[in-house]
Amino acid sequence: LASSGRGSPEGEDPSVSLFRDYLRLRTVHPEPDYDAALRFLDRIAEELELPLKKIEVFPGRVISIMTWEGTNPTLKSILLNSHTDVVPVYQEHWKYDAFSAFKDAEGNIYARGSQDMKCVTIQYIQAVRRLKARGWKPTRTLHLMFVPDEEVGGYKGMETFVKQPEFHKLNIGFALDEGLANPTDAFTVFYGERNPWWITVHCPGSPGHGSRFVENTAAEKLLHFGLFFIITFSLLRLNTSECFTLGDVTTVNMTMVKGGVAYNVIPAEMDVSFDLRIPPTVNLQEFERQIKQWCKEAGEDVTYDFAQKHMNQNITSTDESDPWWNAFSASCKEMNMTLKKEIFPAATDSRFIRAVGIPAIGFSPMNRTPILLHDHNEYLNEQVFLKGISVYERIIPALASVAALPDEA
Ligand SMILES: CSCC[C@H](NC(C)=O)C(=O)O
Ligand SMILES: [Zn+2]
Ligand SMILES: [Zn+2]
Repeated sequence: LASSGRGSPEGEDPSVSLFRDYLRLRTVHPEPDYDAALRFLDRIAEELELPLKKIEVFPGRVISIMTWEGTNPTLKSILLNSHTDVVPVYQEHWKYDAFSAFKDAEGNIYARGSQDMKCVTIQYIQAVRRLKARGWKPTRTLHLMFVPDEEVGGYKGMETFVKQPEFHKLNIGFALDEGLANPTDAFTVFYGERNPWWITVHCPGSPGHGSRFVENTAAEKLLHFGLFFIITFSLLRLNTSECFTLGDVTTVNMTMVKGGVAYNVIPAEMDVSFDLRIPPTVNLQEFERQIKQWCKEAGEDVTYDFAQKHMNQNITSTDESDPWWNAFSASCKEMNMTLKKEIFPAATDSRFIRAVGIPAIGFSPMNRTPILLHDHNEYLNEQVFLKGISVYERIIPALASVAALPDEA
């Protein structure tokens, strides 16, 4: 199983060495070294003898697609998606250099991206390498897609690409993308996501001297709106029963407050921003009407605007009769894996895939692992990582062998 071409530390599985090589690339925001990732992928494509297509969606923002053509390329294809960027680190809070991929005595590999989601990228690659090595051939075409900028909202990546003809030409029938670790023996799979709404409420008000009683101040309006928002959703949260997961409920957090110039000057405007996450079961039009109403009650001149307002609420079928889900879940069952179906609490590129009508499952095969994405000391155990390759080695053939669907006949 030749993999990295750079040699492995003695006794180390070459897949683990390749993973650690990839973790050392500094594809970290705010200035990700995407060229390093592209060079790495070029080398992999050469090793796997698969064509690698590159599409520059924005200057310096390239999507690469490695394609393994199926024996029946007219059938819809399978997308194995992963993003190449990672979020920044507070190095002073890490036990080891976050880009050294240090492996401790237990086999825990510490690095930014070890869970989110460089593990999945390498697991796809190594599963494909093994399948090729044993002479297996896919019926449906497989596309391994590597996208930039997921961590900053996906605008210069997947969001734009799904609207381009090059994406449609891929003729994707089903997609896999990232999920989250699960600390128990089970694996979590995500069939939908909460919609992110990032909203700023602008509160103009009467200015004046800080020593006086002034009516209709900006702060008064800000607090009025903020309290309604927070109390409503805090109370809701208190009333939720244990069986709900984070993906099932709406959350609201006040994340930014702006305004004011001096202690003794009542400001003429204050802005307050919120991060809302809304499950796919909520009526979004009604939700916005409620926001509008609270703004009005806070003051006639209070307005709001959105920095993010995702409206699509498509979810992916996890019905046993669905051929994609059936192939995915049956192969997991064969490996005695327990799956927990959930709505993803945050936002990934899956939302853009589902929004164009393609079913997508968020899945990162990491059980018995604490959820450490975006956290200090993000790590993944090498055994869990290696097990994930075997998992994809079963899932990929199952998906690529889904029989022709009625609309493909
Ligand atoms: C709304 S774009 C930002 C995307 C980001 N994704 C993750 C996984 O953290 C988030 O949910 O905040
Ligand atoms: Zn991610
Ligand atoms: Zn992330």
